[in-house]
Amino acid sequence: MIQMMNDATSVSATGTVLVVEDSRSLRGLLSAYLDDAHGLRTVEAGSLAEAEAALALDPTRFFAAVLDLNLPDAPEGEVVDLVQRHGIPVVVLTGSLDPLLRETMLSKQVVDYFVKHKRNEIEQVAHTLGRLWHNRQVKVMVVDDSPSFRAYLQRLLESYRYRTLTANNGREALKRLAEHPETSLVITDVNMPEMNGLELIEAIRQQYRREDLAVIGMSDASKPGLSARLLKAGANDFIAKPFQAEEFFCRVTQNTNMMEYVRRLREAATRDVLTGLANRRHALEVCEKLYANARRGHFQIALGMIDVDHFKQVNDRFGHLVGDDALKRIAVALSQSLRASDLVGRYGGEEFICLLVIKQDDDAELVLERVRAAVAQVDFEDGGTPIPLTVSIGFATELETSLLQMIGRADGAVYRAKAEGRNRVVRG
Ligand SMILES: Nc1nc2c(ncn2[C@@H]2O[C@H](COP(=O)(O)OP(=O)(O)OP(=O)(O)O)[C@@H](O)[C@H]2O)c(=O)[nH]1
Repeated sequence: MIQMMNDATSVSATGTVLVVEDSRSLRGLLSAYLDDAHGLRTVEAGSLAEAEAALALDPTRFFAAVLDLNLPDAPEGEVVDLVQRHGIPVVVLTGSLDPLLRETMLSKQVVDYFVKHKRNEIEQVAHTLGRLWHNRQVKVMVVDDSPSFRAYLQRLLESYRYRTLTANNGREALKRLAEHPETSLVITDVNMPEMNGLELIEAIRQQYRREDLAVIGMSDASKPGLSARLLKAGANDFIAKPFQAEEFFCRVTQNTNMMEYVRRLREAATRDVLTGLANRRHALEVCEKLYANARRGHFQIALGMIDVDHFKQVNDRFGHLVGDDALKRIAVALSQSLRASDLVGRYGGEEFICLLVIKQDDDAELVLERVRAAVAQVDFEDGGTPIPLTVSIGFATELETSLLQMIGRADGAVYRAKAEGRNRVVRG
């Protein structure tokens, strides 16, 4: 049996955190930090009674809560039970945490606990909440043939706001992965019918790289060699059963964080910082691939170079920041007027490149004319002064002998478009 749980509808969509803390200054500090660092909103309460009132109003707006264990009207951490009754994940921020209290909090499955007046506790609480908020987009698959253990892990993951998928053996897991390629992490048992965990990990590594899909294998503490076999099969990490929820989350978090860092690095390597479009290097890489396919006769392509008209004047009259905003607006117009299968990137400065996959030669001019018109219609102004934005576009559909030659031909057509009066599309 395979289930999909915890979809976006069951989680608060507003990014609001309930902060229950009797020190007004600490509450304020935490709220300000959450807003600044993660764009999260807060509702503050100074006592159990105030927390009850905030929850009575609408508990579904809270995706998490930060709770002080020692409140004037609830000195024994009673607020944790109150908030957890509403299914809201809890982060504890307490004055002191002795071993007994720590055990109690862990048995209640709080997300994490922090002690006040240690170094950076506000930062750490905010970081944990930011991560919880982010987890709503992270899909984790649990593969285990025991329904009860599967359900237990699923509950644990949901308390951290992860989205979860389950499968009861390796074969089902592969099928579900194909249906949900956005999955970031697979946590798999070893002994399962049909396809065991080691076979599953090996099969996963034939299709997905470690940095695209992380795998944690659940080994057995009584079988010391198993962890090494899991890692050799291609697991990113392992956890030995039986394990504590705290260790489980440390491993899950480390692995999902690693995936996130890789995603950000990739993003930084391929995106233009200002416009968010493909940067020059990435655009050229994609163009080379499409060009090679066009050479093999798989489809026809058109290459367009798009140069903003009189852009120096925009900068000179209104300043570089306004110029930057204009480039961003143009980038939006370009991507909105092209199809997702087309490529558009920033070639440099005020010049953009696009590569269209077309059915017939005539289509290229029509599409690029639409692109030109979309930019000319951008409603852009500074302090009430309208700033007209237009582009000159040159394009080529002949494959020439290389992509660079095609770019050269399109570039030549841009110069002609400029010479002929700008704001026009010219074939190279
Ligand atoms: N604000 C801003 N300006 C940029 C950026 N990149 C390039 N520019 C400016 O774009 C301007 C390009 O000017 P020119 O090459 O003279 O071309 P133009 O003024 O657009 O004139 P035509 O192309 O002939 O229509 C220069 O002033 C560059 O400084 C950027 O990232 N931000």
